[in-house]
Amino acid sequence: MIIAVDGPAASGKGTIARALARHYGLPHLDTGLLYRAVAATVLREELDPSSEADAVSSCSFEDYLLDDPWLRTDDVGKAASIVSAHPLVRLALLQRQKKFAHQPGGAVLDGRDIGTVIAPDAEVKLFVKATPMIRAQRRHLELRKAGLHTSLDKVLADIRARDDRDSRRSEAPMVQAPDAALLDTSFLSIDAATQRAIALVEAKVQRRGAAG
Ligand SMILES: Nc1ncnc2c1ncn2[C@@H]1O[C@H](COP(=O)(O)OP(=O)(O)O)[C@@H](O)[C@H]1O
Ligand SMILES: Nc1ccn([C@@H]2O[C@H](COP(=O)(O)OP(=O)(O)O)[C@@H](O)[C@H]2O)c(=O)n1
Repeated sequence: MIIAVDGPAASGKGTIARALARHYGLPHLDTGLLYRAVAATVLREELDPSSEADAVSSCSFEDYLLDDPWLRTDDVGKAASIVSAHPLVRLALLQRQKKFAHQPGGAVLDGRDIGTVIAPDAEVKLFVKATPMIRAQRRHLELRKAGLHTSLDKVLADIRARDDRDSRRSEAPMVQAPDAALLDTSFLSIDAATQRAIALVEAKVQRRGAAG
């Protein structure tokens, strides 16, 4: 079973995707980390994220970079949303994601275009959302816990700018797939959001079973 979990920054899609992977015993891929790794390489080499050539030359990073905590910072997230708008960057990362999604036994992937581009054939698609302010509060807290101090206003502005860029780009924009179930986590605890996600998966599996 392929489970596609899409949604904007700090909506809780990664938390839900990891919980679903645990629950169903499936491997999980956080696809945002791939774009963050490209962005981190661009920044480290002092290249320009808005140059497609610079970004493409940064797509063959070493896998150990994916574990670098620096990738989780807002600066890298912002650069990730700039490099991810380049069609050739998306193309360079496409096969890796498709291969992960279509491995025997299935997988859970989270990102922006999993249900629309990477695995349009996914058995289950969730689109996770929450209000911009709630997402900013969550990300602000997460950054503080990691020892990164920044203002809530800046985090909110960054989230809004990223939403805008991610949903307006021409290549694989962030959009809810027509067959995705919407999960608004604004007023749900992590536990409640996870339970709701499992219930949505179960409902989808039962509907598919009934349809034969
Ligand atoms: N329903 C929730 N209620 C409160 N905090 C949450 C909830 N879901 C996720 N979080 C927290 O918000 C932050 C961002 O969640 P994450 O799953 O990484 O979001 P995303 O993958 O969409 O960027 C994390 O610190 C996470 O623990
Ligand atoms: N499948 C994906 C995943 C991420 N991205 C881009 O990568 C950036 C960082 O993604 P992320 O999922 O790590 O960001 P958060 O939602 O965790 O803040 C996003 O803002 C998108 O621009 C994408 O274009 N497609």
